[in-house]
Amino acid sequence: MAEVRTRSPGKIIISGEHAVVHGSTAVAAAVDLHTHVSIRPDSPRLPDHADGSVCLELKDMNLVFSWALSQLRTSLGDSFTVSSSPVSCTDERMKLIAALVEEQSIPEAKMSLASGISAFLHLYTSIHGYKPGKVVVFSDLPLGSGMGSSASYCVSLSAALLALSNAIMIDNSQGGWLKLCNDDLELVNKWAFEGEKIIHGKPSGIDNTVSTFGSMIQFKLGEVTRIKSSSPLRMLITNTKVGRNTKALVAGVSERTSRHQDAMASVFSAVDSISKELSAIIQSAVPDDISITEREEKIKELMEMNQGLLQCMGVSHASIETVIRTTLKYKLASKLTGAGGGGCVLTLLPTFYYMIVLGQSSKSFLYKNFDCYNTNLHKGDDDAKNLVQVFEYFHKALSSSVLDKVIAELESCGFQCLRAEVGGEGLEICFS
Ligand SMILES: Nc1ncnc2c1ncn2[C@@H]1O[C@H](COP(=O)(O)OP(=O)(O)O)[C@@H](O)[C@H]1O
Ligand SMILES: C[C@@](O)(CCOP(=O)(O)O)CC(=O)O
Ligand SMILES: [Mg+2]
Repeated sequence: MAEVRTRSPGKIIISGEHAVVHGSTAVAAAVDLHTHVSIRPDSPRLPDHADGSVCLELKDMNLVFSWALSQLRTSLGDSFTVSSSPVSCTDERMKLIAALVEEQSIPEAKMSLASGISAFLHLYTSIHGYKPGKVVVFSDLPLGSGMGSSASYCVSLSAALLALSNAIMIDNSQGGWLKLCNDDLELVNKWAFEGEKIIHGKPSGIDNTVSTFGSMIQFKLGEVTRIKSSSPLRMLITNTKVGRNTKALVAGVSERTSRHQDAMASVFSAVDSISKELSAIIQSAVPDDISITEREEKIKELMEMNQGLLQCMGVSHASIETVIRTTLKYKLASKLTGAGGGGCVLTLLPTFYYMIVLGQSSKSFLYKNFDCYNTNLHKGDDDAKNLVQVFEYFHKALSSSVLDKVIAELESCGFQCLRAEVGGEGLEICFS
């Protein structure tokens, strides 16, 4: 095979980040923004790398790193593992890898990439051994923003390396983007978790799991339940562009936990209840429009409660609070997603926005909503004229588009709004 290509999605955590590291339930979903990896088995023979080399190109950053195979073998030792049994990077090996990364003189402003490059070296040499290869990585995801770029990077890398080493076999007769069987996905997921450990320190495993398997999941201590939303969940994602590091934030929550064990145990237990309730509501049947509104009101409230508890954990940030205040002016609820400390914020977009935009008017639906949104129209007025008035009220409100206004206001603060489809495919692979 000339080249293996992989792509795997980022994610949003709808509830339970951080607490999930401490054993609480969390709910997460894949988003249609991916990390792409391509691997070619050969790399150019550079003059000082006579026996071949391993080359890593980070396309978005315009950076290329390479290591002579002889140097890798000398530094890391001759033996490497069988790729079908994932291994953790020991402290001793981590030090050796860190020295190999240090030699590459990463620009000061991009030092946060060091952990990702270390994860690469661990995965490459453990899965593929000391064979030459050229790896190219690029991503649709903002890095270090809470959307799981680290996990999708590890998933795409692990899958491409396992395929190159024939540790996973895929029927390529169909061509195009292919899915893996469940056993192979499990293997990829375990390797990706080993990479994620190097980047996050103490990951829960939720990010690599949702990136590998896609869809929407409920996750607790490695136990995964796939969940299906009974009606579409729409979220606006706002990137505050405030940089932060997941490893440091996760460590900060652990330190707070050791200082206030009982209080934090209660916080984690409350998050567990919120995630379980959220998961049940997301899956519950919605027989009519009113039920959709009620369901969204509950989701909204649970997201607000989760945000309050994330504040208790010390992972909110002034920029996150600004997004929350701004969206609240439009009666929209927001919470941070991922590790917090900046990064991305989720805002639930109620279905009625879309119904109005689509021009669908259901009497009961409108009555329910004008009550929620405080118009001066009355619930008892059910003649056609009033109904048209109600509909026009919303139409006017939305034709100047509430959503556009929220986005404009958020962007005027220097934030960037992303719209992403939630709950899609996981890892895919392609051969050429
Ligand atoms: N496309 C990529 N190229 C290189 N490194 C990456 C890439 N994606 C993620 N990483 C690594 O993951 C780190 C970001 O992970 P993290 O702090 O967990 O944030 P998040 O997972 O929310 O994006 C980066 O600093 C880098 O080390
Ligand atoms: C904070 C945490 O719950 C999610 C981190 O996500 P991200 O790396 O910020 O995208 C950590 C974890 O679950 O491993
Ligand atoms: Mg991460």
